[in-house]
Amino acid sequence: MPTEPRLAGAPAGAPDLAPDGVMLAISGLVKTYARTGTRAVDHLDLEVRRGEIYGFLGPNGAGKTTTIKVIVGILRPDEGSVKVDGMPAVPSTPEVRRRIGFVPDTPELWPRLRGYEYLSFLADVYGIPAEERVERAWPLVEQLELAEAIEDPIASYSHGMRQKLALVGALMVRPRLLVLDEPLVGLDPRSAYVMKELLREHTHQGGTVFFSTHVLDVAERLCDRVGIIHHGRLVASGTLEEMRALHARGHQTLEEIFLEVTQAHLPDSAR
Ligand SMILES: Nc1ncnc2c1ncn2[C@@H]1O[C@H](COP(=O)(O)OP(=O)(O)OP(=O)(O)O)[C@@H](O)[C@H]1O
Repeated sequence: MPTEPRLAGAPAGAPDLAPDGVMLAISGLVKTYARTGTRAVDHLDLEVRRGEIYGFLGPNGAGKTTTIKVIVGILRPDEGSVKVDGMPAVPSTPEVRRRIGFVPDTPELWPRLRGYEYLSFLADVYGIPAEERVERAWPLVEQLELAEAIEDPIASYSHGMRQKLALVGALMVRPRLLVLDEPLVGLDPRSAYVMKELLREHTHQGGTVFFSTHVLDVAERLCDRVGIIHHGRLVASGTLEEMRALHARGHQTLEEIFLEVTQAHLPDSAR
């Protein structure tokens, strides 16, 4: 029997810092790229509760990746606050980063490392005990059909294989908050199915999932709640039922609501 909690994104026995059940809280977030003057995120407010799968939707250039990069500590915002598990995530500290697992849209894994070497390196960084590493990683490697390639250099991996290896790494550390940027792009249908199952399983184990996607029917089927970002602002958020009640005028699908909400926020001249 395992003696430690299933989620080890914080030291064993560490209390939850967010007793209100909010795992991710973003408030008044602003990010402008100085070089171009583009305001990518414009006073964004958003909350994700523990145990939820939250889908972060929006058209191209809406600000999804920028928001995600702030959450995981890659970018510093100009204004606003981000809390993960009740802990300030800006500036990013090792303590908060331990709670977050991240799968970027194009994982830049070290190409000269072999798949298992990458996982070993991550296990070293996160202090996963040697005797637990195989037990944690191997079932994920098998489910995502990476077993045959695990001894090959990452340079030989396809985009989808890199994404899957990044997911194994992120899940292996058992983060409290798993953040994924467009996780389904480039995956074959079977891998996409397994990935969705793993995300669901992660929430059953007490974790929380926040992911961006363009695939609206996946968001519709998988997410407990979704938020739609447009021009850097959250223009709609809630369960599908709530979105239907608030935004739909006879619309039924998330796609129709998405089009309605984002169209409503286009400048008049562009409609
Ligand atoms: N490094 C950067 N320098 C300048 N502008 C940027 C940079 N990265 C993104 N932007 C701009 O910021 C805005 C938001 O981009 P972001 O990548 O966050 O959107 P997104 O919703 O993830 O888009 P997509 O769905 O196309 O990936 C866009 O106008 C984009 O052109």
